[in-house]
Amino acid sequence: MRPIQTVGVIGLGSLGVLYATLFTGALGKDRVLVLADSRRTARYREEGVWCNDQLCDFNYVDAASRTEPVDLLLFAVKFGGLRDAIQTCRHLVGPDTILLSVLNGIVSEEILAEAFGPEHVVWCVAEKMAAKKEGNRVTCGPWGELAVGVPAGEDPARLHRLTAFFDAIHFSYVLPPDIRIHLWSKLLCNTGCNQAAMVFQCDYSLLQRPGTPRDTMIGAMREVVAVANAEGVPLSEQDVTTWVDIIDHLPSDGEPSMRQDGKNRRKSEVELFSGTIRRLAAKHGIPVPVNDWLYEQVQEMERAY
Ligand SMILES: NC(=O)C1=CN([C@@H]2O[C@H](COP(=O)(O)OP(=O)(O)OC[C@H]3O[C@@H](n4cnc5c(N)ncnc54)[C@H](OP(=O)(O)O)[C@@H]3O)[C@@H](O)[C@H]2O)C=CC1
Ligand SMILES: CC(C)(CO)C(=O)C(=O)O
Repeated sequence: MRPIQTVGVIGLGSLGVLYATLFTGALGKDRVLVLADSRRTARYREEGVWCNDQLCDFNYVDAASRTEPVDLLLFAVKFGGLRDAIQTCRHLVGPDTILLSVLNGIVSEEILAEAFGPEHVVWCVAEKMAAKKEGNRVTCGPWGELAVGVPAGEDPARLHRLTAFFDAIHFSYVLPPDIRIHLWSKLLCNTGCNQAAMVFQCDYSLLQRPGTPRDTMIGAMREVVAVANAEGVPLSEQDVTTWVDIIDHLPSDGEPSMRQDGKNRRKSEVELFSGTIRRLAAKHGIPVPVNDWLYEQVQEMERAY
């Protein structure tokens, strides 16, 4: 199979801008397509997008106008936009296209696998970045990394093709021992940190110092450990410690994506976090009071939009 030469990015939010910037910097504008429907593409061309105060020179492409498949297609929409994004890009997935999803939660890879076939999907977790989008301006730093892998027992050829590409462009990635467990571990992070920041309407600073927001974040994370274990996923207190340490080292004025949703009165990804945990907890008869409370708070906030 030929090396990866063309990349498509769909979803030009905090992470889409981050990855479009990195790929465009490494490959040049012609080989990196920022894909969208015609309405969004026209807006991007007209209004421009900034990353760390630099106007982005992106190759905006109305996906419907392109016929040739891309080698790598990265989904960077929020969960509510995933189905539409799949439809927008369906014709750009050829026999050799690799698909990556930077979405949080534990289901986007399975949705892509259903839509295009599991042999296209390299599983992925976007981590350790601080990226914030206000209007059409993104501030980003640190830029974080992608954890990538394929489920145990699957042919790793597509993963090797991807990591050869990442190596060639000096792109930051890690290979966790079990990518499914790693997705769950990141779910633990987001269930604590994203929901607490949205509900307490705070940046990382309040999550980093002792107090109710931090205790709530850690309480929600511990409930994910209990539910994960019931599902046969071996998370432990060590996962809580690891993610709290990562959050403690992010810029204190940074904000998780869900806090940005709350601020902008957008529907959040709560169903990916406490929504998922509550459903699985109910199945196993496990109490998850912190997640119940966070879920209710988010519902109330969103009803008031
Ligand atoms: N932000 C972060 O630091 C991190 C985010 N994540 C995860 O990554 C995913 C993306 O998050 P984030 O970048 O913050 O999200 P944003 O809300 O900043 O951006 C999502 C973008 O997707 C666009 N979009 C939605 N539907 C479509 C569509 N059908 N076609 C093209 N574009 C579309 C939106 O455009 P429009 O505004 O026009 O609707 C928006 O610009 C989420 O699942 C999040 O949980 C993971 C790790 C870190
Ligand atoms: C916690 C964080 C920032 C991970 O880098 C994240 O996943 C998010 O903002 O959704």
